[in-house]
Amino acid sequence: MPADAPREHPDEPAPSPGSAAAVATAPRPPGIEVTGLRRAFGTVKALDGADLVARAGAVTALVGPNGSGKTTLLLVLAGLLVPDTGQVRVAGHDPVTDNAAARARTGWMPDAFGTWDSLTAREVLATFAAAYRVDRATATARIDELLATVHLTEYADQPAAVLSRGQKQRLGLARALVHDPQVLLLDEPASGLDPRSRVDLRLLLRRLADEGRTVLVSSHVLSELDEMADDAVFLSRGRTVAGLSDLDAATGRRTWHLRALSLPALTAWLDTAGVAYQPDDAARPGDARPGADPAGGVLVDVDGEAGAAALLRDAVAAGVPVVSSAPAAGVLEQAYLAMEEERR
Ligand SMILES: Nc1ncnc2c1ncn2[C@@H]1O[C@H](COP(=O)(O)OP(=O)(O)OP(=O)(O)O)[C@@H](O)[C@H]1O
Repeated sequence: MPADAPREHPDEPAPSPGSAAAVATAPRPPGIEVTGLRRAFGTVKALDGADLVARAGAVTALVGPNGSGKTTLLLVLAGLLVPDTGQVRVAGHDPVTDNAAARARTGWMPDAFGTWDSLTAREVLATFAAAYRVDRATATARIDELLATVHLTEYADQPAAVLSRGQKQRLGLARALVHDPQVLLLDEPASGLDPRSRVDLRLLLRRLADEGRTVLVSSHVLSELDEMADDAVFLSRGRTVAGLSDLDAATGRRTWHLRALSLPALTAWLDTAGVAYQPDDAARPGDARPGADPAGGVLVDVDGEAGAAALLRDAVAAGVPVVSSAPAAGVLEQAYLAMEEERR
């Protein structure tokens, strides 16, 4: 949050910065608010009445099939594309009418990050810092810090041409953060990243959100979004078709995978208990340990975690040798597939 953010009660003494009281009383900065956004390219309605709210202090996933309008929406939020109609507020500013103020508070990481190949990684970041009018001393310190954060310190003075795709992607992330933005917009940020860098990205986005920033991230890799997102917005054909808030607490009906040492014992009990199930053909574990069941487990629909806990308790009480019970897929993936199913 900027140091000059207004307090709700200016007459109260200001708590010392960084204290628990400061954190508790600090007003939440505005995040992103979009209402009725439309943008056409010729006859193609890329956005056709999209709505979205992304809270400050949270990571929001932007999910949708190819061509559903995610990039178009992010470009509008980044102040790089003018919508036909609709209301947009990014960190409290309209990127159309108040473009400079909105962009000063917004970090943008496109899905494909072009660099000037003859500039070094450090020079690329310095150029963007200067464009955002970050003073030189601040920029120098921040660039060093960001290069370390994205593990590019050893490439700091190498021309960007030598960077691999994943390294360029990480430089793109550093670039998006160079002016210490309040809002971060990331289009497919994990593409091209190796597993370690994906974990680092997830941890970094969590830290940025915990600092009070608004993080909006699009990706096709739903399992990855599941691990990092607090909320989700689903787009289809340029429209918002669903929103999920607080994914960790999502309690809807979900499919769980159950596995026992003896599959016949498990299915016999499920039959007796009147619980519908189907074989989990996708999960044949090939587990060669003695007593392990090479045929995998079953899939059962349960009502949230409470339903899964009750099912496990009853199975164990009935003497079924259950060895694992876990969601068959993440919340986002299941919500997405259910949504697609409905739209068929
Ligand atoms: N500059 C453009 N000119 C013409 N059509 C465009 C342009 N940009 C986007 N579109 C069209 O708008 C629609 C939405 O595209 P957009 O790139 O926003 O989707 P997306 O959800 O980001 O897709 P993907 O997941 O494949 O990246 C698509 O039908 C696309 O062809």
